[in-house]
Amino acid sequence: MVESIEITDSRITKIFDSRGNPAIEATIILNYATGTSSAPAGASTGKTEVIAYPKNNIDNSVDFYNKHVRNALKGFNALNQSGFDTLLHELDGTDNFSEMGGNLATALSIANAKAVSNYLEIPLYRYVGGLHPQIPRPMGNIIGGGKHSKNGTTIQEFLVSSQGKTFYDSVYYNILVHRRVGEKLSEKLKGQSVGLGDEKAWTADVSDEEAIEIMKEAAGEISSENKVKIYLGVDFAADSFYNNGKYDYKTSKKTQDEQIDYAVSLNKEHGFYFIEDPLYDNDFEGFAEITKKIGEDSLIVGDDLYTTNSARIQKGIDMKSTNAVLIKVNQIGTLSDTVKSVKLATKNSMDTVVSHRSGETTDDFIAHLAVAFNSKFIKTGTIGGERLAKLNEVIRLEEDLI
Ligand SMILES: O=C(O)[C@@H](CO)OP(=O)(O)O
Ligand SMILES: [Mg+2]
Repeated sequence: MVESIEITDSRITKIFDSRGNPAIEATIILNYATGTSSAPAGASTGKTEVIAYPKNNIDNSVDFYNKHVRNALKGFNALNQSGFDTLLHELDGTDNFSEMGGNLATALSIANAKAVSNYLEIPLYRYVGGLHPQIPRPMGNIIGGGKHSKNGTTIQEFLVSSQGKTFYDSVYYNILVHRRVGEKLSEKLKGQSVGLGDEKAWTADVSDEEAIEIMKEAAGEISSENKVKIYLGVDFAADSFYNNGKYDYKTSKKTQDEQIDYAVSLNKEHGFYFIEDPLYDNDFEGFAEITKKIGEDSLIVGDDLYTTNSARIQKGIDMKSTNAVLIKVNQIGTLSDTVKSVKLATKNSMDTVVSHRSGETTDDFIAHLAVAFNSKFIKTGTIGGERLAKLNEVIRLEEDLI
């Protein structure tokens, strides 16, 4: 049994993410093994997330690393992941990583786990998650707007999840829906351009209702042509259009009651199964009302509501706010904090959905996280290299597990 693996050194590099913004990549160096990871970036960030970069400037994280982190990590036992993550908290000294930057912490924390899994030659999902890995279902973004594009829908994401026989099949059918929706949008908007948003979902000048109809129609066609069940989903990211107590759609405003009715109708009238962030990010009671009404036959998912923060998830458990939690490592800053949140949710019979961010790198760690902790879905787009990096990794893991 190996008891200690000393960190000999580490390094960080500024790279670029899928939006062309600078991102942090960290490498942990052991004797004869290394681990490298890079952190993504949100656009519709939750107010209770840790701070991505001090004063919104990546160079402050680079300076902090050079002054305070690099030497402190030398000689540390990489096998002690929770000690490593505690050390990151101590070096930062705040409760939201505002000195170090949560993205530096995230990249270092995951890089350390990758280095150890490489050293021990244990698959990453087994090293972080134990004995009962399971393949999730892909939840793919088909039409988008909100903060992920300039002229799209008010609702941030219209999603599908195909239930193929294998993960590969499910990804393939999601891609077919994406393709069919692209054709339908071009037909409908003859002469106008149809583009792709940050997550490579289609974005066009259509209303939310038109987007619902087009996606439903396309998913229905692909479903019957291929005899495959396709679930529909939506991420309102409602906090990003909540102003002065109302939900501000382009042509109308909705009160809390009307917004709740709208979310419920997506399930009751249109058969949507997956409903994320239907209300602003502190309305624990409103979420509970929706969960009470449709939680039996749909997944009500908290993202900005919880920000992968175990104290907020506990509040949601106490108030029966949702039956599912979205998980993003860089909302909370370390692997140990993420695992704590996942375990809390799972212990309380909440499903977990591991998610990408709108600004991504090609890091594929979330594939391992989703498999390790039996997440119901992995939400990471439909097409685009940085999205497929994760989906293709799950395809490989599925082959390993068969
Ligand atoms: O709201 C979300 O779920 C995410 C990912 O789709 O968006 P962002 O990374 O911009 O927070
Ligand atoms: Mg979200």
